[in-house]
Amino acid sequence: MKFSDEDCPVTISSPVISCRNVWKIFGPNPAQHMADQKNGALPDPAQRDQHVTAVRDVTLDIAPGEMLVIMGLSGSGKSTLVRCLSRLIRITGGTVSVEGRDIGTLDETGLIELRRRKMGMVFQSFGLLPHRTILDNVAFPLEMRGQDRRARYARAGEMLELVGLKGREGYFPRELSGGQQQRVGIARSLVIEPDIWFLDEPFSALDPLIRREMQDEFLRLKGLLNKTIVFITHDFDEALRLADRIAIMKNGAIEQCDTPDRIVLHPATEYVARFTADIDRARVVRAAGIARPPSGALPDGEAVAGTKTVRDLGRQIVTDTRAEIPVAGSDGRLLGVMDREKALDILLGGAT
Ligand SMILES: Nc1ncnc2c1ncn2[C@@H]1O[C@H](COP(=O)(O)OP(=O)(O)OP(=O)(O)O)[C@@H](O)[C@H]1O
Repeated sequence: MKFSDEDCPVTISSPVISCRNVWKIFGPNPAQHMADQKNGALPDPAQRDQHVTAVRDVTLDIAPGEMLVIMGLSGSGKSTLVRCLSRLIRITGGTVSVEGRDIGTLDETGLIELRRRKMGMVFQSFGLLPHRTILDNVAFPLEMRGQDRRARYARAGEMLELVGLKGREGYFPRELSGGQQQRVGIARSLVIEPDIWFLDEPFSALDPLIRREMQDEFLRLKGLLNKTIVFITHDFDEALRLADRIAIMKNGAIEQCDTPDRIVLHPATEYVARFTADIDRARVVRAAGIARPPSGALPDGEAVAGTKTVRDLGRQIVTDTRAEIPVAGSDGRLLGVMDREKALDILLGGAT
């Protein structure tokens, strides 16, 4: 019997963003400081104290349409990495390519084009212009692009409708709640139809209920728009709800970049294991993630959907009498079987 390899990590053949050995060092002599670190030379303490290695030798590919979530403690380099990917800052070493083009070689015009046409950004602070209506705020990037008034208002109106703010076009930012203001920020970043969308803790200033609502809204938009998304968050629940892959950073380096399933089941380092220790694995691990070939004949009876989490399947895992439960992929093909004991362990919070 041939089993599908749906649960294997993706290899990305034509990434939208590709970074190779990217470094970003702040300080008076970053190139020298990078060379010292690469050579294993210990910089003298005075030089070391003057420099911060915010991004350390990061190599990463991001697939078209992928949602990559970046996590890590405060100061681990998440925002700096995103700034390197969008060339908001110049990198100290390595290359960042967008659709195969090294963005380090772009001149000023090329850079402006890249930011105005290809990349959208949303930050934690909404950054709305207080004296402009929200329609004007959303239309602003198109004004910068020189688009005529009628066309830009029409487009901005569509974006406001998309984020559920139709009817509020004439309001000023101060007349909206935090969640609504962030919706305006999202509409403004989408108005230029970016292929790549960077979001740096966009919901962290919102209270938990609104935050949840914004995540739902975001998932809806993600489904509609099919963009490549890089999203920073401190919140594991948020990451698990949104991510195709999660990159965990420590001291500027990526410790592990993997699917949520694999991050919790196969942490690559001690640090990742500790970082993810409090996560309820049953909510993360999907049947496909623990499917393996059957030990003997394929068990009779219905298969469970590989996309369901162990938590979703909780009742069945407890009551099913089969030692191995067949698991099917989204196309109906058999992925393998789920060991019921192992699934029970995950469900009850046992070691995995
Ligand atoms: N312009 C700068 N000049 C000097 N150091 C900087 C600069 N920007 C960032 N850093 C330093 O680089 C390191 C990484 O910062 P960064 O903001 O990327 O971390 P982060 O993971 O996004 O943190 P947070 O979660 O708190 O936003 C930190 O030590 C920070 O102080």
